[in-house]
Amino acid sequence: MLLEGKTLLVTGASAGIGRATAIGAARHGADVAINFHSDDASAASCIAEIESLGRKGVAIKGDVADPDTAKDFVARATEALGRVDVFVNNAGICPFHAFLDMPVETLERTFRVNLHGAYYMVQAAANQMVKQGQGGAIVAVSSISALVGGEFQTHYTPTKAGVHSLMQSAAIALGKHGIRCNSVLPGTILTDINKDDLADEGKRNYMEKRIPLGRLGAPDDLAGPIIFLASDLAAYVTGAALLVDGGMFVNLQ
Ligand SMILES: NC(=O)C1=CN([C@@H]2O[C@H](COP(=O)(O)OP(=O)(O)OC[C@H]3O[C@@H](n4cnc5c(N)ncnc54)[C@H](OP(=O)(O)O)[C@@H]3O)[C@@H](O)[C@H]2O)C=CC1
Ligand SMILES: C[C@H](O)[C@@H]1OC(=O)[C@H](O)[C@@H]1O
Repeated sequence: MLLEGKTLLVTGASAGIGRATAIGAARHGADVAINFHSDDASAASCIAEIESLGRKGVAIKGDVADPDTAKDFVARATEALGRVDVFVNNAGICPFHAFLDMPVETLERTFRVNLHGAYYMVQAAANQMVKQGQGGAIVAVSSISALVGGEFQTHYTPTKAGVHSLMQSAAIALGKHGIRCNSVLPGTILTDINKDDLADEGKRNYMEKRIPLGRLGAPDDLAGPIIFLASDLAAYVTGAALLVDGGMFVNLQ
C-alpha cells in the first residue's frame, strides 16, 4: 500500500489512463477525487469501483480548458476529502489531423485542454498544497510525443512537450515547499483517444512491431509508475520524466 492515508486528485479519469490511476490509487489506500468532462456514467462507475475498495471517491465534472474548473475541482475535492496530497494531471485530447490544413479551432482546443488546462490545474493544486504546509506530489501525464513527432499530431506533440517542461519548472518553483513534480511519458496505450487511429490494422501492426516488449500498452501499465512517483518511495525524485513505452523510444533499428 503505497498511498495509505493519502488523498489523490486526478483529471480526466472517467476513462483510460486517468481511470486506471484513480482505481489503482484506491487499491494503494488513497481516497480519490476525479475530474471528467462529459461521460457521467463512466465517472459514476469509476467512483463505484473506488468505493468498493473501501476508499472515499468523489467525481466532479468540468472542462479543464476553463480556468475556473481548476479552482472549482481543487476546492470541492478538498471539501470532500479534507486535503490534497497528490495531484495527477492527466486529461487530454488528440484529434488526429494533417498539418497543412489544421483548423484553428482544433489547434486552439488541443492547446487549451492539454496545456493551458494542465497549467491551471497544477497551479490550483499547488496552491492548496502550499496552504496545507506539508508538501505533496504532482505527476503529469506527458507523452513519448514530448520527445518525438507525429505527422497528424503537430498540434498535439507541442502540448506534451509543454507539459513535460511545466513539470521541470514547477519542480524548481515548488521544491522549497516540499512539493515534488514529475512526469510520465507513455508510449502507445490502447484507449479511446486512439481507437479510431489504431482501427487501421496496418498502423496497429506497425506500432506493435516498434515495441520491444511486443505489445501496445494498457491503461494499468501507467498506474504503477504514476503511483510510484506519487509515493514516498520516490521522496528524492523531482523534475524527472519516466518513459513508460515498452521500449518504443529506444528502438531505432
Ligand atoms: N493513449 C495513449 O497512447 C497516450 C495517452 N497519453 C496521454 O494520456 C492522457 C489520457 O489519455 P487516454 O487515457 O489515452 O485518453 P481517453 O480518451 O481514454 O481518456 C481521456 C479522459 O480525459 C477526459 N477529458 C477529455 N477532455 C477533457 C476536458 N476538456 N476536461 C476534462 N476532462 C477531459 C475524458 O473525459 P470524458 O470522457 O468524460 O469526456 C476522459 O476521462 C492524455 O493526456 C493523453 O495525451 C500520452 C501518451 C500516450
Ligand atoms: C493518441 C496517440 O495514439 C498516442 O498519444 C501519444 O501521446 C502517443 O505518442 C501516441 O501517439
